[in-house]
Amino acid sequence: ASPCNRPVPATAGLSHDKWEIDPMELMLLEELGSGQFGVVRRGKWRGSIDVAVKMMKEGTMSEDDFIDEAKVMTKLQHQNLVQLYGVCSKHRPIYIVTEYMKHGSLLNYLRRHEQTLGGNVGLLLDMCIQVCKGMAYLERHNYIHRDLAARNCLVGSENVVKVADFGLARYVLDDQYTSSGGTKFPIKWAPPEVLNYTRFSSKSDIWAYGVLMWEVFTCGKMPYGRLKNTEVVDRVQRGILLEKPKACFKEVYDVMRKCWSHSPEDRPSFRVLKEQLVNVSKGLL
Ligand SMILES: CN1CCN(C(=O)c2ccc(Nc3nc(-c4cccc(NC(=O)c5ccc(C(C)(C)C)cc5)c4)cn4ccnc34)cc2)CC1
Repeated sequence: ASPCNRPVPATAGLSHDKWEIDPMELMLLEELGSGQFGVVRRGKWRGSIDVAVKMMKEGTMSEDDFIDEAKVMTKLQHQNLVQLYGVCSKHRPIYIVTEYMKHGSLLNYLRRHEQTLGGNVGLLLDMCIQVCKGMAYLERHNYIHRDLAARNCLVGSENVVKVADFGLARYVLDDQYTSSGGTKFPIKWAPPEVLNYTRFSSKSDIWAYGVLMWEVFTCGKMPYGRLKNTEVVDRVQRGILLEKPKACFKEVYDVMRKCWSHSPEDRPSFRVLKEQLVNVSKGLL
């Protein structure tokens, strides 16, 4: 209580909103990499919490809209989602502070460990199931990812896999990335209704998840190899699908193909998908 024994107001010390992180409490360490959106560094928050700090290059995102959304994002909490701890929005560039995942992106992890992972179908399937659990949580909260791919999932200790950057795509300003005709648009992870009408939904996340499963079972190959975006669009419109990866059981490939049903209604939900994949996984062991 304060000196004169008046009760301390509940908001004492929370001068910022709770999703606002005080940069004085952050210690920035080595660089983890850089995307088109700026540099990402490892850090320590309040002296002991390992964090990743995305320092968003100015002009790359609509910051005020994102800062508004950050309140919602900090409430999305699941063991297979990279936790957003908060933002530093009182300075530029803004910082996006999340939990730290020490093995980096799932895509790089698959490519780096192909020798040991390649033969371990049980582990590959387990990674897919973890991503599916995180996505089922987002689906339950009517939250669409919009850029689900192995590059946007991260790996922690004991082969923990978590979905990152969910919903962030909405705030990117670069229309080479946001419009389906742009050079940076993730064409190879997009279903027909997104290619034609940019109609995102949890069912378009399901299509992307099928491609992510293909990435996992090929240990990080590029979908459709070196085909140009126009050739991929043509194949997807004509219903030509990605081929079965060698390391993949037929039951698992059948699940991928369901995710690539032409009409969104024919694709499973993440909730249903999780049950199916867990059953396949039990069948394999
Ligand atoms: C033994 N190996 C040595 C090499 N290695 C690493 O250097 C390494 C280790 C840990 C890493 N961890 C993280 N790395 C990142 C990271 C690093 C570089 C770039 C990015 N990605 C981005 O900045 C980014 C991604 C997507 C998007 C849109 C909007 C398009 C969806 C926007 C921005 C993330 C974020 N993290 C969030 C939690 N943990 C991490 C990243 C790399 C991995 C381990």
